[in-house]
Amino acid sequence: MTDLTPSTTEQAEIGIIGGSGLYRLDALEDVHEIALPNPYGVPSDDILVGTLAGRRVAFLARHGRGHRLTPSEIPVAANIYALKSLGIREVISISAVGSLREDFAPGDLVVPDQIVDRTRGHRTTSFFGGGVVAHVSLADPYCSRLRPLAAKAARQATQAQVHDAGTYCCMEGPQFSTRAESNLYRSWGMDIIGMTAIPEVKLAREAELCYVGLALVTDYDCWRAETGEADVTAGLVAEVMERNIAAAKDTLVRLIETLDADPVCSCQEALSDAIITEPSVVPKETRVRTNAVSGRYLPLDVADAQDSIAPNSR
Ligand SMILES: CSC[C@H]1O[C@H](OP(=O)(O)O)[C@H](O)[C@@H]1O
Ligand SMILES: Nc1ncnc2[nH]cnc12
Repeated sequence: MTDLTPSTTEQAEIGIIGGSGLYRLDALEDVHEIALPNPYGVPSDDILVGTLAGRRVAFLARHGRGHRLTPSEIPVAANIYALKSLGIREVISISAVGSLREDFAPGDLVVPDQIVDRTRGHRTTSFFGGGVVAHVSLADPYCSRLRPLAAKAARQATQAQVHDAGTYCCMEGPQFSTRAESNLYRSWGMDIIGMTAIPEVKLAREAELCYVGLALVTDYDCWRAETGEADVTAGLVAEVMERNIAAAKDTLVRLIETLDADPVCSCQEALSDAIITEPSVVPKETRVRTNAVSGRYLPLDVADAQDSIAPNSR
């Protein structure tokens, strides 16, 4: 069997996941490109580790460079596992989204605080299973510490409207919504729509990473046709992203400048009371598979674990 254990001496502090329209960061300096296949698969692309605003940053193009992967094909677990293996503790995720409300206009930036999962259940949404069960809290799926910092950085970077909060509706795609679906999501009180934040946000929490989203509004989906607004198309998304990508990059730099070198956050303790399985019954191969994510709770040395690790302790 191929050994998929990630092996690199490269380390980074902050992960950036670039979505539609953001496939590389030219401002990264001293860049190393690393392939990091791991027990959860092969990431969307090689990871670019470099320096940005004085910090070691790992950049990953979510859909791969050239935009090769549909939202359903993105190997999210492999992506998050690879970033975690590099030592990162915070993830900044950039996305294009449609707006489901009048006052979130194309060109605006949203820092979502909530999410509703409308994907179809075919994506890998947990690192656990195979003899270990964990239930992390997702009550606040995005990092409450990073969100205000991101909103502040966005306000400094752009004249555009910045919304501090919003509920992201994550649909499966790759087709855009029907008008009936778009109106249904609006009636449910959702604010923005995209196809990729699930399971990223869930897996980041399981990996004890702080996760913040920077969502760039590119369109009004298809609910506003009566006003003469064009229905969303991939071309429209690409065009609006191109116009706003400089503001997103500037926001990234300003946000990174404000991040602590040694962040303390409850996201980074998310598993401390989540693993319900008695450590002594967790199979060795499961410990090995999940090691980068839960190794601090399920050390590889089973004999030690049996004797000394109480459930839910570190
Ligand atoms: C290119 S239009 C639809 C596409 O754009 C968004 O991707 P991302 O979140 O990676 O910026 C949306 O979720 C769809 O995948
Ligand atoms: N209207 C929309 N629906 C789903 N994903 C999107 N990404 C950008 N605009 C979108």
